[in-house]
Amino acid sequence: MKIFSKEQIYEGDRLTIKKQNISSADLMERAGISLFNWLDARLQGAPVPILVFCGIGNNGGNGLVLARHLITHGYNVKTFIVDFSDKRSQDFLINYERLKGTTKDWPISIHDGDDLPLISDQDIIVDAIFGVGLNRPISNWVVNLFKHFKASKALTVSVDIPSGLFTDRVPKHEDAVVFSSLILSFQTPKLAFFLPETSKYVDQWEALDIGIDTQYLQDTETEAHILGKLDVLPMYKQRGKFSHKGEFGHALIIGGSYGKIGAVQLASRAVLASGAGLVTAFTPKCGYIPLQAAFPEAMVITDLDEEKITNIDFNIKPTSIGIGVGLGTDEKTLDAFETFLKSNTVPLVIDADGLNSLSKNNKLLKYLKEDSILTPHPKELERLIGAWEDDFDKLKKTKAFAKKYKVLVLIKGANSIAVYQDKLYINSTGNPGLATAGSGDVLTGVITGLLAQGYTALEATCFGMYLHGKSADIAIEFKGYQSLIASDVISYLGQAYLDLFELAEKPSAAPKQEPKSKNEK
Ligand SMILES: NC(=O)C1=CN([C@@H]2O[C@H](COP(=O)(O)OP(=O)(O)OC[C@H]3O[C@@H](n4cnc5c(N)ncnc54)[C@H](O)[C@@H]3O)[C@@H](O)[C@H]2O)[C@H](O)CC1
Ligand SMILES: [K+]
Repeated sequence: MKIFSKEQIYEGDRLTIKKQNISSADLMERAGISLFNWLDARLQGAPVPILVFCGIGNNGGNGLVLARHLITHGYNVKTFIVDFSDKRSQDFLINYERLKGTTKDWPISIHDGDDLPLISDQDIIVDAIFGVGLNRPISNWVVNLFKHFKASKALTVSVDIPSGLFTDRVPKHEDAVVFSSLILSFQTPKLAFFLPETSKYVDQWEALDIGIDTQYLQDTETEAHILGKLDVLPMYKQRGKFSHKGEFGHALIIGGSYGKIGAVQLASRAVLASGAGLVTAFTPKCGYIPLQAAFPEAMVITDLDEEKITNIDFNIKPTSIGIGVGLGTDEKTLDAFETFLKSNTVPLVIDADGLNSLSKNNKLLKYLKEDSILTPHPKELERLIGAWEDDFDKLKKTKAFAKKYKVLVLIKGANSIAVYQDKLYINSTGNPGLATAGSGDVLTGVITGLLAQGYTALEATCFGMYLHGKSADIAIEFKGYQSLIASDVISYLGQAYLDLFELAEKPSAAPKQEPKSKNEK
C-alpha cells in the first residue's frame, strides 16, 4: 500500500475535486461520512458521550461533518471548536453553519484561558484539531488541552492524523501531540505512523476510502510503501511439480566465533526453512561439531583457526552469502572480511559484526557488490552513517548512503524499513516478541535463503522481513510475547508461507503491541 506525502495528498484532493466535478465541501462531506460510517458500524447507536474537538482548518471541518451526522443519527454528541486562530477555512465555515442549522447544541468555542471541558474515562474523544496542515509549534494552551485528553484516559479517535504530529519532522515535545487510540486516516496511512519516534502516538490505524481519483492513486509514485500481504504475495515464487533441490540455490552463511556458533546455526536453519535447497556454514573450527550434531541438514566448512575466522576460503559455488552473524571483530577476522569483500561476486547479506567491520573501516564500502543487503539495527546504522537529528533525517541520510554505495539498507525495528534507491518499504508484520536474542540472525538467514532462490535483493528483503514478522505473529499465539525465542521464528516460517494464501487482508495495524491495560496510555 502506498504512503502518500502531504503534498501528494493535497494534490489528490485537488485533482479529485476537478475530475469528479465536485466542490471541496462535497469532498469534505464524503470524508466526514466515511468517518461517521466507520464509527456508526461499531457503536451501533450506543449512547456513549462523544466529544468532538474541531480545529479551524479542514481537519476541523471533517470533525464538524462527523458531529452533524452523529447528531442526526441520535448520538450523544458535544462539539467544541478549538479556537487557535481566526483564519477559519472556507469549508470549515460552511460546515459550521450546517451544524448550527442541525442542532440547538451549537459548538462550544474554547479559547486560551478558558476552563477545559470535563472529560470522563467512558467518553469518546474525537480529535479533529490539526490534520496534515500543521506547520508550526502549537500554542501552550492547546498543548494543555492535549494533556487533558491524555489524563482523561478516554478512548481517543484521531481524524486523519493525531493532532500535533507533523508529516515530515518529529515534534519537539511529547505533550504537544495527541495520543491516539485509533486513527481514521483518509485514503492512506502517513509515514509518521511507522517511525520509532512518532509511532508511540499511534495505537491502531485504519485507512478510510474517501473516493480519491483511482487513476491518481494508481499512477502516483510514492516514496514510501507499507508492505502487507497483498504487496508481498506477487513476489512469491511457486514450486514446479518436478523441481529439485538444485533449483533452489545454495546459500553460504559465514560467521561465528568461540561462544557464538549458535548465531550461525540459527541463520543456517532459517536459510533452509525459507526454502533454499542447500546451506553451507563457514565457521571457525569450534563450530564443526555443534553444527554437524545439532543441524544435520547443513554442510560445514571450517577455518583453520579454532576460535575465529581468519581466512575465508571455500571451494563451493554458493548462489548467495550471508556474512557477519556471531563473527566478532578480531583483527585477523577483519582482514579476512576485507579480503573476502574485495573478491566476492555473489549476492550478499551483511549483518551484525560484518556491519561493525564496515563501520570500523569504511574504505571497504566501495568493495560492496551492487545490491548488497545491509541489515543494521539502529545502533549499527548510526555507526555506519553517523548521527541523525530525528527519524525523518535518519531516513534521508540512509537513502543518501544507500544510493552512494548502491546497496539496500534494512533498518531493523518495530516496523523494519528497507531503504533502496529512492524508496522506503515498511514492514507491517512482527511484534515485541521479536526483541529476543538471535531474531536478527534468523532474519539474515531468511533473506539469504530467498536470495539463494533467485529473489532479487529488494524482493528477498521485503518478502523476508514480512515472513519473519508474520512467523513471529503466528508464533506468539502459542508462545506468548515473553517466551518466543528465535528458534520459534524458524519453526513457524512454514505457517507464515501458508498464511500467504489465507484470505488476504490489508495491513492492519501500527507496530503490534501487547494489549494495553485499561488505565495505561
Ligand atoms: N478537501 C477537503 O475537504 C479534504 C480535507 N481533508 C482534511 O484536511 C486536512 C488538512 O486541512 P488543512 O486545512 O490544510 O489543515 P489543518 O486542518 O491540518 O490545519 C489547520 C490550519 O491551521 C494552520 N496551522 C498549522 N499549524 C498551526 C499551529 N501550530 N498553530 C496555529 N495554526 C496552525 C494551518 O495553516 C491550517 O490552515 C487533512 O488532514 C484532512 O483532515 C482530507 O484530506 C479530505 C479532503
Ligand atoms: K487530527
